[in-house]
Amino acid sequence: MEGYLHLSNGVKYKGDFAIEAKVKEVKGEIVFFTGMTGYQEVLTDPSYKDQIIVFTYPLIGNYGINKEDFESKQPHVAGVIVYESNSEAYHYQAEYSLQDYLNKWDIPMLTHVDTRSIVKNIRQSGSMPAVMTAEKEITSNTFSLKEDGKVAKVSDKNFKTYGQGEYHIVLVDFGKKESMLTALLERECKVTVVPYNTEFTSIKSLQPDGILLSNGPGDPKELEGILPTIKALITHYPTLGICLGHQLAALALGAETTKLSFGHRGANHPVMDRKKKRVIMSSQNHSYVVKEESLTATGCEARFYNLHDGSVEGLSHSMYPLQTVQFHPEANPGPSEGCYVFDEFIEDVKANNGRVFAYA
Ligand SMILES: NC(=O)CC[C@H](N)C(=O)O
Repeated sequence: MEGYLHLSNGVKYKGDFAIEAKVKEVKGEIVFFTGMTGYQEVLTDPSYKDQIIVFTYPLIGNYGINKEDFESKQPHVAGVIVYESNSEAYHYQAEYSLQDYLNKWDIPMLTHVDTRSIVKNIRQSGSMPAVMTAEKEITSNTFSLKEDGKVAKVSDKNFKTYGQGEYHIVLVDFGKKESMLTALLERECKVTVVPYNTEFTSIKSLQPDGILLSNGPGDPKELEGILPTIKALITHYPTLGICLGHQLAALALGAETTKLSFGHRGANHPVMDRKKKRVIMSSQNHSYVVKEESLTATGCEARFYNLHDGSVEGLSHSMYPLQTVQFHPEANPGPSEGCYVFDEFIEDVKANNGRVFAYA
C-alpha cells in the first residue's frame, strides 16, 4: 500500500508500506543511521525512543532478527524507513524476519523511498519533525512533537543486581543499552542498575566502587533536576559517563551542551584520542554535544574529539577519576576499538580501592 513521508520543511516522499496490516500514522524526529548492518541493535537502543529512523544502506533485513543482539527488550523507534527490506531472513540465528518483528510491535516501515534524497534533505534542514502516513496531504499542525519525558519512559523502575564480580558498579539507567551491562560483567564487576532519578543517599547505601552514567534519549538539559545528584556521584566515586551520561556529567560540572544540526548515527565515526595520540573508529548515536569553549573552569579537558566536525567526543578531569565519552565504547553495532575506556574505568575503580572521597 502507498505511503508518504512528510518532512516539516515541506518536502514529501512517496513509498510503500512494507507491512500491509500495519499502516498507521506515526510522527517523530527524523534521523539517519549510516551503518551497513546493526539494524537490530539500533531498533532496540532506547536512545532512539520515538524517532523515525532512516537506514541509508539500501538493503536492510537480510539476516533477520536474532536472540543475541537485542539492546533492550523491545524496539523504541516510532517508524522505519528503508530503500528495500528483505521480507525473509537468511541467517542461522534468525528468529524473525525484520518485517514480522516490526509487525509484532506495531511499528510501521516505509520502503522504496529515495533514502539518499531524504538524507541530503536532513543534512540541509537538520533533523526535524516528520510524519509517516497513508495520507498524501497533511496539515502543518500534525508536525507538533512532544519530546520531553523520554528518559522516564525507558529507565528501569526498580533496582536490580547482576553478576557477582569483585567491583560493585552502580549503573544509573537513563535508557541503557544491554551491552553496557555486559561490558562491565565481562570485567569482574557486580552491577546494580538503578532508576535515573535515584537519590545520592540511596546510591551511597549500595556502597558502590564506581558509577556508570548510561546513554539515553532526548535533550540532556531536560534532566536539570538530577544534576546535583550527578555532581555528588562524580565527587565521591570513580565515574564513567557514556553518551547522555557524558553530557550530564559535563552539565553537572558547569559546562554547556548544544544540538548538532543532524547528529552522528553510524558505525564508522573517526575519533581522535588526544591522550593516546591515536584514532579509533567508533559507534555513535547522538544529536547533542558538549561545547568545548564551555569547559573552562569545569576542570574537564576534551580528551576525545570527532575528526569529521571537531566536536567533543569525551572528557577527562584534572582532579576527579572521571572519564566520559560521547561515542559508544560498548559498540553494538559497530567497532569495539574504544572498549579500552571500560578498562581504564576499572583501573580507576581498582586504584581507588573502595574509598569514598569527597572533593569540595
Ligand atoms: N545515545 C545517547 O545516549 C544519546 C544522547 C542524547 N539523547 C543525544 O541525542 O545526544
